[in-house]
Amino acid sequence: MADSSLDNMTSLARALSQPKQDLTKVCGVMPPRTVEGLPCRPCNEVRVFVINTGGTIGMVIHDDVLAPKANALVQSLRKLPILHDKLYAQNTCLYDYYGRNNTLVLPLSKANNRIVYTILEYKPLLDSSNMTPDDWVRIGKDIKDNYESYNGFVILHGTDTMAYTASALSFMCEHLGKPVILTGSQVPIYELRNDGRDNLLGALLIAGQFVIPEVCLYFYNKLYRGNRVTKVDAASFNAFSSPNLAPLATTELDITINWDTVWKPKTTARFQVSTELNQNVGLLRLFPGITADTVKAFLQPPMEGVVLETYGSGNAPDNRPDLLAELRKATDSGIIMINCTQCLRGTVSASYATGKVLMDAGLIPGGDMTPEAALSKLSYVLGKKDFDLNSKKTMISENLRGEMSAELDGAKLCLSDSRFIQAIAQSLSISCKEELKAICDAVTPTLACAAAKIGDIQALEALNKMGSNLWLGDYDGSTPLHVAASEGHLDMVQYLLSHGATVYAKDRYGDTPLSKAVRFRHKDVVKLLRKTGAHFSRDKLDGIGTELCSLAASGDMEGLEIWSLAGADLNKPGYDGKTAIQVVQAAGKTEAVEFLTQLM
Ligand SMILES: NC(=O)C[C@H](N)C(=O)O
Repeated sequence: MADSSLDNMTSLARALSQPKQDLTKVCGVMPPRTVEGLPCRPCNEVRVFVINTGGTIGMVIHDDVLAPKANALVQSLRKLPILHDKLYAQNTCLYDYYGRNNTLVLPLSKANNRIVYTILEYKPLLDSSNMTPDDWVRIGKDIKDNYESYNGFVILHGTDTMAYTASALSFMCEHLGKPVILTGSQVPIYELRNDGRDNLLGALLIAGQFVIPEVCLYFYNKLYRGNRVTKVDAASFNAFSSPNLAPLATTELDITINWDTVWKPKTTARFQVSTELNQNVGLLRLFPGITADTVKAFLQPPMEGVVLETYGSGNAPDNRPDLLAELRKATDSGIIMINCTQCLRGTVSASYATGKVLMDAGLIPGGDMTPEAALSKLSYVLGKKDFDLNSKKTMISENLRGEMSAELDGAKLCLSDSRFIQAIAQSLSISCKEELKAICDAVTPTLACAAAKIGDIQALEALNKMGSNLWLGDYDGSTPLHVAASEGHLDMVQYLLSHGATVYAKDRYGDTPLSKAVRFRHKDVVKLLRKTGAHFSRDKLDGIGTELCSLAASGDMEGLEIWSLAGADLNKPGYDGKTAIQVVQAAGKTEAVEFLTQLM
């Protein structure tokens, strides 16, 4: 790094170390402004959209068996103080703002946040054994329709097919930037002892407070990547396992997020949901003595994609030419076949002759994918009508959403190996690994922010290569993307977005990279962030009229333009009912009127 960069870093470090007022406390009270007659919401509120699809969590015993009960969950949650703070709802006119029927609010979280959640209940509620890909599509569409209004999503779902739905949604949700968390329970929430309350509470707290841009599954104090799980126990509260990937988070004394494992989107594209799923797919489990006729029958049209569940590290009999011939015929005819192991843990490899024969028969190795993930990946990829067969096969073998472990590309240089970190450690007399990691975690966000401030992409690249997380915030929650957006470093913003930074990060003042780019008026950065899906909250945009009018009154056309690029509707009226354009018309500024008309 050049000397001038280091100088800049020193002054930045000084600036960053100034104490700041804790606004979360200030913001905990209702601000006096009003929007359409209603008070604005306190700024420590975060919103989660809950979709209740059914499952045991909301079941009751009827005719001696458990079945879903409609229109009962919200009423019952309202009576549970850990899942609904009645007093807060009344004091802050929550129902007037969001409607009485389906909105609830959690008590204040440890981090001082209020999670306001709105429940959409499906009709009919389903035992998840009754669910089909049409239900996955419906969930996907509802996430898409509500994406900009909420910080995160929780899907209440039966446990039996939850791993399938989680896997399918992980592929369908393209360029996802917010958490989508499936959860449910083994015992109905209405019973005295149940796991539903804890599971729902944990899922809500994570979905509302952490930008984990993944489809996840939360169960029994653990957050898993959705396409890595499988149901392993029909009777225990600990019903799921993620055999080949450690949990993304654990909720014990604290909520601990394993940020190194969290999947980063690395994209500048907007979130979308792919709803074309191909249902001509299937799972075929090998067993000793399986006949070639059985295999042949299974592979008949209209079959287009098959997950072959094989033995051990992806093995099948290599002394069965009849069977292998059927597999070869199928792959030759354009059926895509994935080789997945029947084992719970481990990966497919070509270390045995009995494994190599399947490669030779045209099967694609499925690595350590679960059969649930492999099946839904096939359904998703085969649904891509514009892709030819080879592109589809390439997609299948790629790691699209962290569903399989990437092969290690050589040992990574670790930040704790860096001389700089070691020098700090030595002067602090630190020797143990945990302490060294704590230093790295404390120092690297600040270094990354300093590099972002001066637009030093090389420095960021060096930090990235050393394994530091470029999406983490400093002590103020300010991420390198916030800094680059404030400074207007477009290349840097582009670099960060393609290396896992999230546009939804909030600093402790609630500012996002987009609000920084608007404040410092960097048009190109605003455009790029918007293209990547960044947006202001509906509340902010609904109440923007007065700010627009005051920009209009002071003739600040650049300010109005930047707000328009950031998604504001220039027709929103201010507190007195006038719009920005009416303000400039009244002042007789014809040029300004023309300028604004073009923007609208
Ligand atoms: N625990 C559960 O939710 C099981 C239930 N049969 C379901 O999957 O809907």
